[in-house]
Amino acid sequence: MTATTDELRDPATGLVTPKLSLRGVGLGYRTPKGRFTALENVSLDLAAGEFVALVGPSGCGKSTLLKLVAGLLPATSGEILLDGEPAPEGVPEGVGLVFQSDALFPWRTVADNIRFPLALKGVPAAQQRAEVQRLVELVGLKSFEQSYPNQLSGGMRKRVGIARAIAYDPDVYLMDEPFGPLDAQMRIRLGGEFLSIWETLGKSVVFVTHDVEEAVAMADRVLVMSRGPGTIKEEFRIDLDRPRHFQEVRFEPEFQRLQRAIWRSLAEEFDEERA
Ligand SMILES: Nc1ncnc2c1ncn2[C@@H]1O[C@H](COP(=O)(O)OP(=O)(O)OP(=O)(O)O)[C@@H](O)[C@H]1O
Repeated sequence: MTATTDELRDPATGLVTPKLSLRGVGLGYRTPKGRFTALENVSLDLAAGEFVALVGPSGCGKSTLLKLVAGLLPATSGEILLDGEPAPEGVPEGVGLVFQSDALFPWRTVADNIRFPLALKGVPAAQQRAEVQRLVELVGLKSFEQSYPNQLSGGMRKRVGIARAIAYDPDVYLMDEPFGPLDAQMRIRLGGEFLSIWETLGKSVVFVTHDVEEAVAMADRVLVMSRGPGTIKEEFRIDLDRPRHFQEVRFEPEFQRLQRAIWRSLAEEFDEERA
């Protein structure tokens, strides 16, 4: 899965095949009480290089949706296409996951954690060293290369996780609350850093968050999911200029208008939950 936008364009029609498509996807979990429908009829297209944020009430199936795309769960209905082709069984090539938990190897140094996907891909040793050096600098961890995860702050561990994901170099980043347990200031800082890095990468992202402000600041589109069984109920296009300044963009009137509209859409779900 490495096709570029030009390769995905149909020369006859000029239409571009989405990088990722979900068509009427559903997922039922087997539970002791029977089947529990977590997702129902989810359809979405993600263009090459597009950043989509998913927001929705707790338990609406956001993580489940990422797990389906990552090949960790098979869909019960519908289909998932990558570059227009049915996704293979299992974890597809070119899809990278960044979870809320750091998922770092505690027995490996920062450098060795970042090196891991490079070694897995068979990158020659000298190139691995150079790439690790570049990534360590990119995420602001120079001089911490030889530290172990338990010697780092939560924010630093997130940076290692992001550097490791970039080392893997996926076409589609699936990010599940990647800045979840951090305090508000650190979220803004890391969000800003990731946004600047992403703007140079040109890769697609599906970003799950509870933070509407974070979603609007980063995404090209914000998709609001309904409470379970989850489906996509509303889409908001975020036409704010790029490159965006994560901190400053929040004060623009258009940003605040979008944030309010998304909150209203979400509030309907919470109200129904209470009814
Ligand atoms: N392995 C499982 N077996 C049965 N039910 C599950 C399983 N995993 C998740 N669920 C249920 O599926 C629904 C969706 O879960 P999921 O974790 O995808 O939601 P979410 O939107 O990511 O939630 P949150 O925002 O709280 O992280 C929830 O009701 C959850 O209880």
